[in-house]
Amino acid sequence: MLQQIYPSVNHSFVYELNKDLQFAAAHYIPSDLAGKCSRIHGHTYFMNVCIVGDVLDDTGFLVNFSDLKALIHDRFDHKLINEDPLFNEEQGNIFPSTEVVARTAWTIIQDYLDSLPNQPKCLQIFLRETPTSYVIYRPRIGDRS
Ligand SMILES: Nc1nc2c(c(=O)[nH]1)N=C([C@H](O)[C@H](O)COP(=O)(O)OP(=O)(O)OP(=O)(O)O)CN2
Ligand SMILES: [Zn+2]
Repeated sequence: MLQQIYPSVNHSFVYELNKDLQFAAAHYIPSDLAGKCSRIHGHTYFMNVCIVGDVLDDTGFLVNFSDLKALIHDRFDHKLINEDPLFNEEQGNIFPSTEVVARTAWTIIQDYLDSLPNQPKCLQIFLRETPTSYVIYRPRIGDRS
């Protein structure tokens, strides 16, 4: 699944960086409506992070690939995603569905990018949960300036 070509995003930035990540994690959707997914089960998640910008840093990086891996892989690999404080059991909008994990990954990454002087932007998170299921999260223009 790594080295797959992902749906591209139109933009006019000079640089586009893509980082593939994978992590093994367990989750459950705490709702009777989720059927079998309401029980704890595991996936090997595959994620592609798409980042753009016009300015490189002093090392010639838009953002260090290894920093992206640290933000996502180190946080979720071999974890029960539901136990992460960014998710909870009260609101469906923050249950760890593929959609919400993708959106949350975008928030984690964009918060980090906002701290960098060259101000890169994360345009898209592609998150595959199973061989037959994936989600793309693309923030609306203006979600973060
Ligand atoms: N919109 C969503 N639907 C479902 C999600 C989700 O995150 N968003 N999650 C699940 C389950 O957690 C499950 O991990 C994935 O379900 P599914 O794709 O149905 O998995 P299968 O292996 O059974 O799929 P097959 O195509 O039959 O192999 C469910 N729904
Ligand atoms: Zn699942």
